[in-house]
Amino acid sequence: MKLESHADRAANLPEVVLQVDRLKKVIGKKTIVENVSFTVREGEIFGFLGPNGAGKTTTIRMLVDLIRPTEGSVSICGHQVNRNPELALSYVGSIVENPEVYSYLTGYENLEQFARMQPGISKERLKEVAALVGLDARIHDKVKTYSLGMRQRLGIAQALLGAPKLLILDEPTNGLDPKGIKELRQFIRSLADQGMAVVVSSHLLSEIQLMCDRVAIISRGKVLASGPVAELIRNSSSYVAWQLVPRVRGEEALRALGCQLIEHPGEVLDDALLTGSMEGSILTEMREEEIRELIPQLVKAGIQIQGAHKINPTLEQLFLEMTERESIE
Ligand SMILES: Nc1ncnc2c1ncn2[C@@H]1O[C@H](COP(=O)(O)OP(=O)(O)OP(=O)(O)O)[C@@H](O)[C@H]1O
Repeated sequence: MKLESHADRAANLPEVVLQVDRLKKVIGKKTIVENVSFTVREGEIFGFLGPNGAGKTTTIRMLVDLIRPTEGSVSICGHQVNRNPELALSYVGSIVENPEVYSYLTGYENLEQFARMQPGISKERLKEVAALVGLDARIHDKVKTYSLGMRQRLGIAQALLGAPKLLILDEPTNGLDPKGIKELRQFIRSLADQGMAVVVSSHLLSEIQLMCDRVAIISRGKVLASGPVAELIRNSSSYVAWQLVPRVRGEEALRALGCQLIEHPGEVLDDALLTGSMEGSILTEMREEEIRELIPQLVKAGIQIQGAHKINPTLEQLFLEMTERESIE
């Protein structure tokens, strides 16, 4: 730890808040999670992504000491969870599984109830967190009158009561509509901008792509890839779509060469939304080497190409491709 913090200071990196090192969990004879490592720093939103049953909740339970790892360690602000759980977890606010919210009480009464379990939380702080999650106008209404998004925010308000340095949210977008998801995304970003480290788990990739600075993709208990979203996408080699801009349209020649002409702007191909500028373009999926061979063939067939643009996959496509490849191997 010490060595790393010296190096970090030299590189001027924000402090490491969460360090997960080679976590493994075996239940009975089943290995649920294996060799899971990642680091989350101050001000960073980290996405833990994987399909249902991948091992996200099991990992998160280990982060907050709900279950013990079979191997590996978790440390929060430099304190190991298995050695000093109280101190390590004093830096954490979390929503793991369904947080307890009493719908017959008001939002404020719920916060009071929750604050009783954490010493030293003032009435001022209750008002502060209610305002922070944008519930101040409705905080004295009964929770049963709240929308799902408002309940979610009340859960986050509870998690924020102790002013944590690390916020852990397991599947925070579950059940939210697109507007609620957008609001949550902006809210989480504002927390990170104030220096909080945030871990969110999800099986919904498109939302996470917009929310996270870095992600780890987990499938069947193992991390398949991790890093900044843009970097993962840039380095992906297999799924590559290309947009070629022809001088003339030559439908038949194109069809013969396995290409497709984009007829309508806004056309959707494998979840990649094609923009208006693509109308009349040629769309094809192939590797860079293959594209280099294709262009002379098109020219030979009388179709001059003005430009070739790579269309990056979405995180969702990358993820599907990785997890499918893994299930075949
Ligand atoms: N106590 C347990 N005993 C046996 N198997 C378990 C136990 N807990 C989890 N599992 C199994 O481990 C795997 C991972 O579960 P986990 O809940 O961590 O996945 P997840 O990625 O959070 O998915 P989901 O979003 O569906 O909760 C699943 O196959 C699950 O059935």
